[in-house]
Amino acid sequence: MAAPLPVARDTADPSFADLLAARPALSLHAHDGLLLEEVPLARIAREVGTPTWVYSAGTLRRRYRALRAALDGAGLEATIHYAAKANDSQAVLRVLRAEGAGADVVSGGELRATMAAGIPAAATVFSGVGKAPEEIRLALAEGIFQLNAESVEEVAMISAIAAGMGVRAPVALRVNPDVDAGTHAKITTGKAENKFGIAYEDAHALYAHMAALPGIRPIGIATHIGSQITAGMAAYHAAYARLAEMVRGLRAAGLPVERVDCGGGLGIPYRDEVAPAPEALAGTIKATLGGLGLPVMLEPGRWIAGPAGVLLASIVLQKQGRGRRFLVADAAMNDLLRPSLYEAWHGILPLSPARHAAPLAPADIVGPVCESGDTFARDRAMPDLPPGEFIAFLDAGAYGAVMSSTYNARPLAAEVMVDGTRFAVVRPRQTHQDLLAQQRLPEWLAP
Ligand SMILES: Cc1ncc(COP(=O)(O)O)c(C=O)c1O
Ligand SMILES: N[C@@H](CCCC[NH3+])C(=O)O
Repeated sequence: MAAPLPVARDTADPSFADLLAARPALSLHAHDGLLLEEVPLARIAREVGTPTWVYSAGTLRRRYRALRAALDGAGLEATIHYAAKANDSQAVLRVLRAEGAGADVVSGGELRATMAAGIPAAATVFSGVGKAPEEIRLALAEGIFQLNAESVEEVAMISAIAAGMGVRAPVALRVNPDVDAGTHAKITTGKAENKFGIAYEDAHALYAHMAALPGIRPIGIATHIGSQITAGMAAYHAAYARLAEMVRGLRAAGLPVERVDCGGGLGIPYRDEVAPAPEALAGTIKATLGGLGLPVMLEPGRWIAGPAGVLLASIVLQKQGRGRRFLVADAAMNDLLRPSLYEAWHGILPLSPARHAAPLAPADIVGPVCESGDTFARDRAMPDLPPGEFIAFLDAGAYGAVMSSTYNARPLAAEVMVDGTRFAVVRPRQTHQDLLAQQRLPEWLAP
């Protein structure tokens, strides 16, 4: 494979070769083009159409096992509760279930999805700042492993519901440690100004209060300081050190603490970020919470699922504007929202090997939706890509399909799972008829 030609770039983006080298499940084949595991992505694009999400079972397994090995290697007694919000596809959940994953859910819908995939409620933690009474009831009826409560009001609600059901709810208190995880403002959660968790200063008193309530069995404390954390371990260290101090205080007051939930948030390199390895996280947990002799929990989402997915798209047309070249794809912000919502950077690779060796020039890669924000990348070094050419958006396995909408009456894209040499459509593309069929009209709006 010839290296892409050097071009004057407005940014120091990684080259196609760099992007490929950092993603072990992807490779470029001289004849078949870009492969995910052993399946040519162009074959999927041709047979299933575009836009289509494609997930790699092998990557999900490899990453789950790497995390498991890091925790075991640090000598931690730890359970992994995959954050289903990152990707709640039944296919993804089943691959992870087969690896032994528990779940972290934030809604009744996610709880039903993880249970349908075979992850028992008894291995599931239910987080979230506004669990509805029927969601709390569902979780308790199914025998949830842990409810993470976030406020005095919620604690009262859970206690009343549980007492009414004649049970004691296993509740961990989500503490807001007021640390800055250095992530995008829209996805940081552990600062005092964020809506999440109970203020550190108030947590001890609330925990003591929980122990006195009829419907609550206090089982521990939890935190989650943000998502896509790449700025090293300092924020994690500060947060977990505060949790450890709190556990000591609770124990000194004679209150029972069974476990500590360390949350998720471990970042991945989308562009050229240096993301901490799971060993670093395991080491930080060991250094801060290890001395307590308690089991710990982890709620990773992105780290497991992000690198396991790509979004396939076709070029609709190349449009030469005044001084700007636009590559208009058939995927849009309704499919992959992250660039529009967080100015997130995703690698974009042509599937054709010839395009990897072609001259590059800056282009804006956009979708067809009627919003200027429907822009995936600006001034990206891209080859000439005529209509019908396929591209892949990288690292789209987490917070991709789950954040899709049908804005502009665009049906939800198909989902495909690849495993070695085989692949299967695990969610067919929605049709225009599907969109219409979901609507109901009263008689007085009949034609
Ligand atoms: C409580 C909780 N746990 C886990 C996660 C998963 O985060 P991530 O995908 O960054 O690992 C989130 C999302 O930020 C969360 O809010
Ligand atoms: N959806 C966000 C992350 C939010 C994490 C959930 N609390 C993203 O795409 O990066």
